[in-house]
Amino acid sequence: MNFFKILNCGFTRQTPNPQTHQSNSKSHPNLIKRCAASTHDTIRIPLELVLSGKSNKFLGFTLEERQRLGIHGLMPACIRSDDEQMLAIESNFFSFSENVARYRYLRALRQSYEKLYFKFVAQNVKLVLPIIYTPTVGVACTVYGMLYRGVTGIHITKHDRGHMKQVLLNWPNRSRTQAICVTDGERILGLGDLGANGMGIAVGKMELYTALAGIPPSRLMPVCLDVGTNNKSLHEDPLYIGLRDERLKGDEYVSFVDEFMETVVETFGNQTLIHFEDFATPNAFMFLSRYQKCYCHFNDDIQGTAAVGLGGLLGIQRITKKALGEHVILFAGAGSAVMGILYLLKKELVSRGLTQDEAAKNIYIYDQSGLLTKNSKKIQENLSIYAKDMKPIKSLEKLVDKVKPSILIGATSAAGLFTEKIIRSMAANHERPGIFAFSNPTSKSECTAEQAYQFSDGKAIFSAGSPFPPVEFNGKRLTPGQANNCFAFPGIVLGTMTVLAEQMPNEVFLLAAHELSKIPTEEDLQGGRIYPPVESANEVALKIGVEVAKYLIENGLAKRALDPDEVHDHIAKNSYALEYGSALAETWSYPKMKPNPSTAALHKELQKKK
Ligand SMILES: NC(=O)C1=CN([C@@H]2O[C@H](COP(=O)(O)OP(=O)(O)OC[C@H]3O[C@@H](n4cnc5c(N)ncnc54)[C@H](O)[C@@H]3O)[C@@H](O)[C@H]2O)C=CC1
Ligand SMILES: CC(=O)C(=O)O
Ligand SMILES: [Mg+2]
Repeated sequence: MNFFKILNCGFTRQTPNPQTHQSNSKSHPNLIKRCAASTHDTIRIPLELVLSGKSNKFLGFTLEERQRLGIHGLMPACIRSDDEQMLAIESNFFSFSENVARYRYLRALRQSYEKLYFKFVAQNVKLVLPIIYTPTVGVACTVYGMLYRGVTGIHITKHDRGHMKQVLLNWPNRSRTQAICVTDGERILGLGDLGANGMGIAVGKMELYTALAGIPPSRLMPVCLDVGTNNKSLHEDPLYIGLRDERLKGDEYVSFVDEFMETVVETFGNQTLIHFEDFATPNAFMFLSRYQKCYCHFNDDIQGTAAVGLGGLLGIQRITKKALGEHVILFAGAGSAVMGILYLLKKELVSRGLTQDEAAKNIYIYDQSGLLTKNSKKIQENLSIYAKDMKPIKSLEKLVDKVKPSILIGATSAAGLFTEKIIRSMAANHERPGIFAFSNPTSKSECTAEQAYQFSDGKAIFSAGSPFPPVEFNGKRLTPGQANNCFAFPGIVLGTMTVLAEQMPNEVFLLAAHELSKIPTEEDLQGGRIYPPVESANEVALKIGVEVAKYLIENGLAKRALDPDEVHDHIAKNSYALEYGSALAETWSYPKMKPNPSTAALHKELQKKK
């Protein structure tokens, strides 16, 4: 590393006049006296480092820092406290009425003032999550090329085969990288194939690692594998940021992802956590089983969602006082989310002593071709146990009338699938019907909170993947829960990274589901809410993180020698600091840049052509 020395170059700075220098800081007059009394050494740090997004304190630089770092005069006299900085950000945030404009403002904020950004997010989770996460991030991904403002993660294209390592090493935080969130952009929320625009999701997920689980952003690398897109409108969009080719498929695609995985561990080590996000369902399952036990990886749409789904079901059990195995559960959609929940639910029921068949008996699956029956075409192997010996039923309304589910779970991206008739029928048959509309963003939700409460006469225990505001019904305030994997993955990742595990067994997702289900208070449950309020998502992450870390230690899967009793303190000690330290104590370093062979090769080609 190249360290810059503090140079005493004998250069005496002009000291500002304490009478005229404006400041809000109480200690400021003393500081000016101190400054005036001494001859300053100037720390010769390149301006672009001092004012880079990682280090820039905005108007929070003290007078001494401004003078010694050679930035005095580059900003006005005011020295803002942290609270004043937050006020400025909040005022700017509210000055934009459109959510996408707020998203764009927050992107700029992160790039220019990273620590202020994370402090603002962590202090305003309820306000900011719907912007940097679902639903707004989904909308932003559809116009990501227009919003693009520069480096947010690593883009690896199909042309980078053979030298992915050099591409990964171009990441400024390469020496600290410990976790990667990777997408190929094929199933971005319920919005379909968004190609390289999917980077917005990888960035958003990793920002929650920091804001909710305190994992330093310097350890995180969002990655987009640009293998093309089959979305024709992106090929024609002049602002699209990715390759305008059809997607790689078959062996070529699989070996591309294989090379990526091998390169990651070769570059950053075996314990690098790799989070798969928003891959198309068949690929998501294929990679999950292909890399089982080879890498420390998980698929959030399958496993993270499973933890949150089961956590919610356990919450319904707490409200209804009826064992999960006695509920009739109807799943709509048989994709990553539903199959993940099914897997974990069965694991839970079998652990309670039910046989596999008993566990499957009260579970019904409905997809685009109707109810899954023994006569359905092409039944997936892992779903065959749920196929019913019944006549085909094509309509969801008729199916609900017939099987009378006490719990209905949708992850279909089919907006409005849960009709008035369906919700009324559930409420007619059950005192507290459970309704989950997992699909994201809000525009894809199977029903709204208002519909769920209104059509069920306020009886529904309603949760949705995207946030819905509380609803007033018959003088009662009904608050929906947010059934989103953001209540699982930050904690699971935190626990895994804390102990440097090299594997993420299914048990940690089961454990997370149980931890999550214990968190809602009796009051939350009385109000029909089975998930904690989103503003306590950081407490949830910590609780899950501690339990996951302990589990991994106790089961011999931890590489870090840590006693289970030390986990909590270790996490607290290593958590990302939301407060600035002294800029004078910073370890300033230049990133060492290696030429990227793909760029070098490209230049050579261009030279040849000339
Ligand atoms: N809340 C959360 O934490 C999560 C939410 N999701 C959301 O769930 C949705 C689905 O995600 P995946 O399971 O990965 O997608 P997927 O596309 O693999 O699965 C969707 C399934 O729904 C079926 N489907 C579509 N329209 C239908 C209809 N009208 N009736 C019945 N079935 C229908 C499809 O055939 C498919 O099997 C997306 O909107 C996604 O954003 C996904 C993961 C986590
Ligand atoms: C929340 C999430 O991961 C999804 O909708 O895909
Ligand atoms: Mg997802």
